[in-house]
Amino acid sequence: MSSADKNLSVFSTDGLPDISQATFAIVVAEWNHEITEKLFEGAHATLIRYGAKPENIIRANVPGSYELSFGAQVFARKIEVDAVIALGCVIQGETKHNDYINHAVAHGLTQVSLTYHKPVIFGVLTPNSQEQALDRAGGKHGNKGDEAAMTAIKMLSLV
Ligand SMILES: Nc1c(NC[C@H](O)[C@H](O)[C@H](O)CO)[nH]c(=O)[nH]c1=O
Ligand SMILES: CC(=O)[C@@H](O)COP(=O)(O)O
Repeated sequence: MSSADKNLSVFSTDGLPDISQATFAIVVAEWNHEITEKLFEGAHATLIRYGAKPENIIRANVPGSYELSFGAQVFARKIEVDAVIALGCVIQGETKHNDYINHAVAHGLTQVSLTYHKPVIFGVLTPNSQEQALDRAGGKHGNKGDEAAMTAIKMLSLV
């Protein structure tokens, strides 16, 4: 099922854990900031809506999505951080550069999550165009940031 067949901001909220004492780190790529800011707004709003405290949400920026893995590790190694959300948008260009970034960040975030035994959420859009990105950052297909935040919340019920 693709995002075009579902809305990224529509999900079950049954049985969510209490996150009133949880600390979330959100690492945001500055590349395509007009998109990634929308992802951050969606993620932050979702965490607050479902019980996180503003003071328990930490934000850090990195230059691009390729740096999200390192940014995630900076926070995942902190005992006080319960989950990390990585937000980025890698738009396909003329070359294969986007493929290398996407594979690197997907692998890197997984490594950080498994190494530090902590949820590290892949909130990275990999669209073919600016339009597809906007559609998934608060547009007709919802907001990937909402989905990433809800994924982090749900994963805390496993930890
Ligand atoms: N083209 C995009 C990039 N490129 C930059 C890389 O992420 C990285 O910062 C650079 O290669 C130096 O290591 N980043 C995005 O997040 N989105 C893009 O569309
Ligand atoms: C994903 C990217 O780095 C991209 O913006 C680079 O574009 P290009 O492949 O045309 O150099």
